[in-house]
Amino acid sequence: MADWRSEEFYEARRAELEDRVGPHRFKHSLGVSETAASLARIYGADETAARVAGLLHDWDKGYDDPGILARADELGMELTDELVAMPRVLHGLTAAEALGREFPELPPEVLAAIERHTLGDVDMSDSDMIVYIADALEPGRKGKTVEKLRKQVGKSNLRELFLDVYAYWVLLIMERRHPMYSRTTEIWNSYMPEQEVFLSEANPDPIPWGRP
Ligand SMILES: Nc1ncnc2c1ncn2[C@@H]1O[C@H](COP(=O)(O)OP(=O)(O)O)[C@@H](O)[C@H]1O
Repeated sequence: MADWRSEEFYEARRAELEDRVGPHRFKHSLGVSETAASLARIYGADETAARVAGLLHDWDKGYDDPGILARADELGMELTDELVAMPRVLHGLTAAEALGREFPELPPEVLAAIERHTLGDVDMSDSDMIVYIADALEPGRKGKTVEKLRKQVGKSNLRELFLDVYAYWVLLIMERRHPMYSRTTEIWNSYMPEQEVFLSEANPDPIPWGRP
């Protein structure tokens, strides 16, 4: 089995990726790989795991909607009806499954970061957050918010930066009038500290927003 940390492994997967996705997506993947490695250096995480997961995160992005559903089916993945109706969010899930089978030397840390790069999850590890952030902030991504978020790298802690990027994506989905994955609220709430506003003592007025 090839050492997944070796340059040889990276170069071989890089060449395969170039055949799997278009030139734009390939460049994006290299950008995510470099950005993830740099974030890992800054935040003291595993740089090689971040670099490899960044390279491979869009491994299955070359499939169209029917193609990605067929891919999930071939892999024997059971999808909820909700996910079947959202084929654009599936490529990370199928990639993690397929890569884990094809390259059993890849550690769970790398596969989880690939799996979670689109929808996020509760209890994201440092590597998961790093790849999620790198996907949004790699040099090919443009826009005022992206520039603002880039300036926070190294200033905000990793969790705050992740939440800023997550919030940015959620807003974009709403602005674009795309459907929202139903677990998004659960995932967001799992990172929220207990909020004072919900914990304050009982309001003497049982209808706190005022009577008509
Ligand atoms: N919580 C969510 N609910 C629904 N769609 C989402 C959610 N998060 C991300 N998406 C969508 O999933 C698609 C793929 O995301 P991703 O792989 O991160 O993007 P990209 O293809 O730009 O790298 C995008 O269209 C994005 O808007």
